[in-house]
Amino acid sequence: MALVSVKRVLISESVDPCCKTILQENGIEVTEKQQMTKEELIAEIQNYDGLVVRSATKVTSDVINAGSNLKIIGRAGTGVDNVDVDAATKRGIIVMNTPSGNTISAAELTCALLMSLSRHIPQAVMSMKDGKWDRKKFMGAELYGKVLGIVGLGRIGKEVATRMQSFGMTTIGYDPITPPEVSASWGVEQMSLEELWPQCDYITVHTPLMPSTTGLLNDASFAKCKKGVKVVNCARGGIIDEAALLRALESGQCGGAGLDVFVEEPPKDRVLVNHPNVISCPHLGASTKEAQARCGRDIALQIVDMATGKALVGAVSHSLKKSSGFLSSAAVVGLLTEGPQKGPNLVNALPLAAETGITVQTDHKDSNEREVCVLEVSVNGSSYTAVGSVQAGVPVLLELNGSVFRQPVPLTGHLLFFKASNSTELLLSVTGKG
Ligand SMILES: O=C(O)[C@H](O)COP(=O)(O)O
Repeated sequence: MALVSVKRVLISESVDPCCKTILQENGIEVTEKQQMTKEELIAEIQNYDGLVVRSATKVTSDVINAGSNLKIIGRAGTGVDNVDVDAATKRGIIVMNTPSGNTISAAELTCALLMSLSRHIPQAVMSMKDGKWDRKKFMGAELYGKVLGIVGLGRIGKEVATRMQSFGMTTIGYDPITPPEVSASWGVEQMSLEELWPQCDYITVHTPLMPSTTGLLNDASFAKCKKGVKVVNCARGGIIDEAALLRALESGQCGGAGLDVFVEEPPKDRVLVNHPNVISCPHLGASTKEAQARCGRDIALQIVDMATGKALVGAVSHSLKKSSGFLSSAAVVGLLTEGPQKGPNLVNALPLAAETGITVQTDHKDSNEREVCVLEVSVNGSSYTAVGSVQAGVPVLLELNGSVFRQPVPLTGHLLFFKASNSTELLLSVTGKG
């Protein structure tokens, strides 16, 4: 069964052609329009069920609210900070991304900037093109034996670490989620930021941009660093405070910066870009043929899988994330479908449930070497518990409110449950296929 019907998709940025091909092969009509103004997008968006973007299209609440038919926003890439995910979630629109497609490309660009910073390669290239042969000015330093601090030890941070270790760098890091023993297994010792700052010769950031990471490197943290520390940002503009970076560059506290991203893109204020110790790129982290092919293919396949009810992969919509999959949301959709709430679906189910006082808890357990799922729903002060599993590809019910079925009950067709007053056993009647 289709989760949502997707018939027309707008691709508003330069996404690999395989995205369009895959969508079309699956019966979806595709329109490609690049560099639309916000007004043009608002005027057009009502004609589409789906929108595919990269980072340049700002999918604000105005755009989302104008998309009266919009059901899915697909981000061919990782960062969804250009999409108002809360506004989309409230309107029941699924937001999904392709989080792994550009990992290697972003990591490789980070390494290239680290190497360029250590040997002043871009500056030397410019000087050569200027007709010069300046062998003194571009004296560098080896990466070998230096300390690289990696803030954010997710997919990209890990790939940067293992590559730079091959240059003989010591890699230390910080991440609030990745367990220290996990990062230790790929050679990164974790520590607090307070301990990390003073040890680093180079710092690279690989976090999303959110309140806790905005201005992570600021005047106070630069002051705790070694004099001449070099920094790289291939993640999001603003993680390194741009004004603080400029001050640190001017005082010599920061010896150089490699920037692929900016708070404003393209940056109108070119003071950082023009600084002699800054090397910069126009947000090229994911701009490789390979990364674009992966992201284009992944987002198209994810949209098709969602539209055909096969799978929901890469959803970042807030309610889906919190529900650890479909289960809580699906249960609430079932409960609310007959109620007064308008259009409950997998995306808006949990906010709607919260409004009506329904609470849902899920748990996964291994029982008799079989994975089971426990669902507890509380409505108007009464609690209901169901334990289910999937056997040979068929979802089955094992227990209801503490009573165990003699046989697993396949969850197909219409089922009527009743309980004899003097029995603890649940009885089941199958009343035809639904
Ligand atoms: O978040 C991302 O995936 C990267 O920053 C790349 O963005 P882009 O798809 O706009 O190049």
